[in-house]
Amino acid sequence: MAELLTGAQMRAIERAAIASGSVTGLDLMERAGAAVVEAIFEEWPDLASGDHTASILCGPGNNGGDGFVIARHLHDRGWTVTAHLYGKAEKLPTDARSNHDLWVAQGPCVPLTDRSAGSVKNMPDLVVDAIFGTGLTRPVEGDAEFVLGNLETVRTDFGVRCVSVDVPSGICSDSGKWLGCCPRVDLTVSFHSEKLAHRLEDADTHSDKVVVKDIGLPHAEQSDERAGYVWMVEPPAARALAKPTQGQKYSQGHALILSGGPGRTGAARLTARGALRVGAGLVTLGVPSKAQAEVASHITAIMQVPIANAEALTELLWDTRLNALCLGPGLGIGDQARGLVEAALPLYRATVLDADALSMFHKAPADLFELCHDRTVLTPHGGEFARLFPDLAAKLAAEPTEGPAYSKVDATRTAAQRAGCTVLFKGAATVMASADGRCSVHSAQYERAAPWLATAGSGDVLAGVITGLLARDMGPMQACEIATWLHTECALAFGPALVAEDIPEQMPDVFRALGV
Ligand SMILES: NC(=O)C1=CN([C@@H]2O[C@H](COP(=O)(O)OP(=O)(O)OC[C@H]3O[C@@H](n4cnc5c(N)ncnc54)[C@H](O)[C@@H]3O)[C@@H](O)[C@H]2O)[C@@H](O)CC1
Ligand SMILES: [K+]
Repeated sequence: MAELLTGAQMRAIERAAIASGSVTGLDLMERAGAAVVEAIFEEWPDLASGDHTASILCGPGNNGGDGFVIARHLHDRGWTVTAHLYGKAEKLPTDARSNHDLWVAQGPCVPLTDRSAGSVKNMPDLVVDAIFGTGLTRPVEGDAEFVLGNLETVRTDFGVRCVSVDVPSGICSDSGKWLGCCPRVDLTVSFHSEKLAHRLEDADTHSDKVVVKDIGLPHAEQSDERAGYVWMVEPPAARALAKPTQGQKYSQGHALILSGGPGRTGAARLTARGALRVGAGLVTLGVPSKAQAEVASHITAIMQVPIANAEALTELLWDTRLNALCLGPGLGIGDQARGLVEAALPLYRATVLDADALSMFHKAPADLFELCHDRTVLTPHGGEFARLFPDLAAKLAAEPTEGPAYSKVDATRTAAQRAGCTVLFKGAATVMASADGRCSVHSAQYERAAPWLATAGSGDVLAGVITGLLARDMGPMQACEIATWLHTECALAFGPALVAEDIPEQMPDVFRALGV
């Protein structure tokens, strides 16, 4: 999996490479600037020939330094380029200053003002935002804020192409939160690896596209170097999902999904369908007696057993072939439902808790955390997360006053440590973390945006897909990673007008496309 870095991690990689003597900071800046120009021409081949005009907005740090390199390279291609400096040249860091000096020997550098991107009469073909990158430490103000806030108008009303260097300026590289302003550009060109900002929060509303360019830095291979990295969820390998040719149904596990009472069984049935389609050998619904007729009229391959109360569940779970459980979808939040959760967790099965099984603990989340273990997975959406972790949710919702700001990754990691289990915090960027610090992000953004997934029952299916993979003996983090990817992929394969029932039914096509 590819890593999603923080600004500090990126700086550490750069420092280590410079300290090894293999490269200088100036080399890296030159490669970064050249890589942005390359990406611009790849994105817009019509700009690769002919004479064009550009405004390069350069900030007070090394992001600005990249901007001066870009100015020089475009000028060398025959472009008419003006650099606009936010800050004072004499205060630029050494490498950025060198590139500033090289540029002013070739072309104009004027102070950045509220008119910097161009005037109505004199709009450039391209604006490059090199004001702030990973070094943004406080909200953007003044002329920079004005110019960045106007990029959207410059793009949409005047057709100017806008490119951000590394991160759209004003966006905190570690959290994706906006600090003072909210630019919108066509393209962001980042270096070496994506930064967390390219995936967290509403990243794809700030930049239509993100391209990562190699600048010759090594990717960490040792586990101590990679400790603390966040990983981006990628398509699963076919072999992770294939069934053994000699296998029988019990070799693929038996998932037990607990259902609510009459009139509330639909959610658990969706969950069960997700578990069955992802390949659990057997799936059984545990159903209160009064709801059995209702459930029976809706299921075929899925089985049901009566579960009247917590004692009945404990007794049923003497059967160790029932190796993965899911409680929550449609379960209810009363004492009876809580008794089921309290009976299930001490039996140390792989257990997914979703929906009602999370909300029922909102008055005393610590009671839940005491029962959770390393085979438990909590799958909250934003509201459920706030019920279980109100302090973390408040910190996450607070408007940041400095960078790096508190992120969804920070919140999910702390939640997992506190609960002592795996936490999957849903959203367009779903963040999952285990208590031992492993963390990954699944991104349903940019070309994988799946807005139709925001539909009733979609989360119930996700809980079922995770449960099914747990039944198939995957560890909690792997099950969460693969389930989120499959869930989004099914939605994309189905297309618009998706409803929750369609998600499991799309699984065969998705599996086939993966080569399973
Ligand atoms: N780390 C690396 O490996 C590389 C970094 N490069 C570039 O360098 C960038 C990072 O450079 P820096 O660390 O100098 O950081 P930035 O260029 O993002 O900016 C830091 C400067 O801005 C000031 N600043 C922060 N917030 C401000 C605000 N709201 N208003 C006014 N001033 C503010 C800081 O005091 C500091 O002077 C990267 O994003 C990338 O573009 C590239 O040159 C290539 C390699
Ligand atoms: K930038």
